[in-house]
Amino acid sequence: MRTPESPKTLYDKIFDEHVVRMEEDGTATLYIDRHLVHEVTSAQAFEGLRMNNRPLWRKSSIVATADHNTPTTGWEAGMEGITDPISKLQVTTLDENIRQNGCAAFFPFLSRGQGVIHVMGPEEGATLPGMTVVCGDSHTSTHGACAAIAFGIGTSEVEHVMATQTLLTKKMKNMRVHVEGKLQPGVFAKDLALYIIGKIGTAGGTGCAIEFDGPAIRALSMEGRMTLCNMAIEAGARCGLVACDDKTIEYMKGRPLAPEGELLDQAIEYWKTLHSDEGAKFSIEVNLQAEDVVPMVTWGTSPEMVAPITGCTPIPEDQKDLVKREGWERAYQYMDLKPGTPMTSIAPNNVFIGSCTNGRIEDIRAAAYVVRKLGKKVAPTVKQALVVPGSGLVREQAEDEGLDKIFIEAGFQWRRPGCSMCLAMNADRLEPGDRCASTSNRNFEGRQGNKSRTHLCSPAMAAAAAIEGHFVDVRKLF
Ligand SMILES: CC(C)[C@H](C(=O)O)[C@@H](O)C(=O)O
Ligand code: SF4
Repeated sequence: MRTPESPKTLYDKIFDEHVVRMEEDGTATLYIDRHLVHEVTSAQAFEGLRMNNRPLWRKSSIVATADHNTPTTGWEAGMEGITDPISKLQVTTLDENIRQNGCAAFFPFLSRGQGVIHVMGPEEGATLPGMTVVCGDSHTSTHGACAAIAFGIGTSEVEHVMATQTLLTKKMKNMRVHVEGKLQPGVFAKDLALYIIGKIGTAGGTGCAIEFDGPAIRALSMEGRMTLCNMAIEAGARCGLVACDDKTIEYMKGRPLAPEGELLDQAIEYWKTLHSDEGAKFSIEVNLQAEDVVPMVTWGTSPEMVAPITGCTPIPEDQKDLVKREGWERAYQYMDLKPGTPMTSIAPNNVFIGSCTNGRIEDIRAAAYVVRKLGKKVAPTVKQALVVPGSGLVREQAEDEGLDKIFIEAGFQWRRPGCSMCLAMNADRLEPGDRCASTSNRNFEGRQGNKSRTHLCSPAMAAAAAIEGHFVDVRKLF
């Protein structure tokens, strides 16, 4: 006789639907619906298939683009515009591998739809609610905003998925971050993400899938939810999730890879079940109030080294955990900052608006709004201020809205899509000693270039820092 099923979390629901086989020790053979591929972590996997004479198990699961190594200027020069030979090899190798093996959709370097894989994926409807989504990239967590299980995998796992369409994995623990209330004007999903990491630490979500819920999450746009899930990985989790609601369903409709007609109706019936059941058990629960969140900026070399714009950098002596205190001291040295410094007095000489965290249309709009509102040019102390749309389609949309002009007139550089200055893997990088207001997600030593210093923040905050030459409380602008 069937016993009634106990309430399930969203993560458990999707996971259980995809188990092909479960071992006694809890190792699952998990079916993978969508495999996102970029040029950095796929070459070896394709090579492995070739050596073993194995075809792709299901080429229609693959959606690919080149993003990390592609330049954001000089596209007129074509492939020759990639000056670094290793970068160029990675990009041309991806082209060749996709040509030989096939896929559902490919957005190569120089094509209209190219973009950072985690911006382009949802935009194309490659990620749909209820899917299992993997990519050889840690920020695959982003796609959990679409009520999907999405996580990053290593290169050998990339090959395993290509060859078998499955992955050997164990279930993660369930964690819930519940946010009551409403974010104040001028406070964004990025601030909430940094606030959460500030609270729980970069190891707070270790071994977990974090579901974000509550009124403040429901109120976020799909873009905002993606920003939040993107940074779940910086909180130690492997994936972030948000339940499906009307916004999710509306977002999916009409996307190139989304179902249509009767299939869409059937899909929507299923998508509506993609939420945690009443009474579902979570191993860890965190409860927060959205009104407590103010604009946040990191001061150190880890996303948890973060402070509210209304505050100062912390005093190491107040840190009781000696390992953490040592980390702070080292960070102060690297960042060339002193304890007790008001956050508003930190003066970046570079600004980067973009990445898979904050390179979506809403982010570009928020930054443009700030630039227009302040009505001034980029501060003379700022060497360069880059605006890098997350995808070709975001760039087109922004241009249709005239946002590129606002930036260009104010002295920003309006670039082509790509990972750009998020990491020092292409031509966009900082010089030693540079200090950057960056809308990306990682701020460890050297992330944006040798001896570079990164301050993570929202697009509105980065835009304001570009104009004023230092961080400001952007709430007064909204
Ligand atoms: C290059 C890639 C493997 C890497 C990742 O996995 O996240 C990159 O995207 C990053 O953000 O550091
Ligand atoms: S934008 Fe940055 S974080 Fe995102 S995939 Fe590219 S390098 Fe990684």
